[in-house]
Amino acid sequence: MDVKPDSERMDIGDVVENVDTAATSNQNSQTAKIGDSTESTSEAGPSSASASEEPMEDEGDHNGPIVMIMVGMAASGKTSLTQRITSELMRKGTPPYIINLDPACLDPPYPVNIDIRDVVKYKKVMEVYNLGPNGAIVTSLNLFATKFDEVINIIKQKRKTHQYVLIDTPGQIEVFMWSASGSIITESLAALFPTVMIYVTDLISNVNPITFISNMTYACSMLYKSKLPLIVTLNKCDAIDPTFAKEWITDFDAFDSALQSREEYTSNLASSLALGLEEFYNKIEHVVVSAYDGFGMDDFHNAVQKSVNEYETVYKPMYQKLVEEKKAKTMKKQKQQLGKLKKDLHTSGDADSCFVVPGRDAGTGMTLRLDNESDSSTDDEDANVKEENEEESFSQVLNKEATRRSEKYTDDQGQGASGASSKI
Ligand SMILES: Nc1nc2c(ncn2[C@@H]2O[C@H](COP(=O)(O)OP(=O)(O)OP(=O)(O)O)[C@@H](O)[C@H]2O)c(=O)[nH]1
Repeated sequence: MDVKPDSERMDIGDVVENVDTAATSNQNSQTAKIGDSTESTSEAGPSSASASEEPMEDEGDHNGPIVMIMVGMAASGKTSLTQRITSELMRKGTPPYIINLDPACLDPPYPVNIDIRDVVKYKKVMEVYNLGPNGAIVTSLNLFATKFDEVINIIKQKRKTHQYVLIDTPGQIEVFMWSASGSIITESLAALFPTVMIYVTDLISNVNPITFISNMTYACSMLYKSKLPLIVTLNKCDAIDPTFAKEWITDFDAFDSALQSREEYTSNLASSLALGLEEFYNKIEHVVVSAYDGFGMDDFHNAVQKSVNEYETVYKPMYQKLVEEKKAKTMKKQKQQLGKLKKDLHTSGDADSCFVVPGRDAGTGMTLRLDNESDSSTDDEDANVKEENEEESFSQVLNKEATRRSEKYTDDQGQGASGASSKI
């Protein structure tokens, strides 16, 4: 990303739409420089965002909703599959809660509950930072990630009413998967909810073995990067017989003979890659579907359920351990800082003489005066009320936009969409 010198940086409020009104009480975050927000996200660890601190207080409470994150190369069919899953779930009477994370998309063909476009002005990001389309998507996601703790809180409130959350991501897969904000978003979700990565890939382009092995390489790297269960979803089976792909995933020899018959320059490399990676990708869950006509959706839902079970038994304990480790690290750092501060106080003067009750060690054993106690509890209450108001107004803004979209969606779809609810 193009990082500007301080003087050229702009206020977050200039590009973050609605947050001015949504989070009126959080003046600091609105006026933070873009550098500040990207700095916090570029730390890349879950501990770098407030959203990621959240799970620590919520340990043990890992009930739904099930979160599906749709990722895949451009035009693989993420949006069409999201639409298909939505209509299937609505038919079953369990409409999903939908989040759009693509700031550059045109109107999605499904009712969106939370839309990044309601929060970040993508075109303004391009203009102000002089960025190209991909750079602006990364920056928009970074800006949105700074608000993701509020999204997490909203999802928590939906536990009783929604069994599923669908998240559509930008077509430029690397922008989401390999960006700091992508990590923050997936890790924040995975720490709290059963989360599954849906890797959508297009069967038509996979006919080329080189493209196939590129996709498998990508799927393996995402599995290890996200540390989440992943389903390779071979889409567009209405347009092409999927037998070849099913064979190639499970049988290296079948893939290798298809590769050798093409005599391409990169065949040797692809063959070595496949030999090395086969034992990884042939164990990944895979299903054949058509977003177009709904083929394979039962298999898809079974695979999701299997992945959720896997999350509960394998990934959840791992995430809890990660959260614990991060918590321990933070506490150790705080202890070190406190120790340093105490040392500084002692070397730079007689710290003890500054206390109301002399003889106390600086930084330890301090007793707060009773009149201060009542002040501080009032401050805490004020802060709580302020926080609640902030959350409420953020929700109100998202609600307003969701209602507007819902009306538009209903107008576009007529009676067919009458069951759609895009309220946050
Ligand atoms: N035949 C067929 N075409 C499909 C299917 N799913 C998607 N398409 C087509 O593939 C193209 C891309 O679909 P999208 O759903 O927009 O793909 P996407 O991955 O969301 O695209 P980006 O967000 O731009 O990366 C569109 O022309 C769709 O109509 C399918 O199951 N069968």
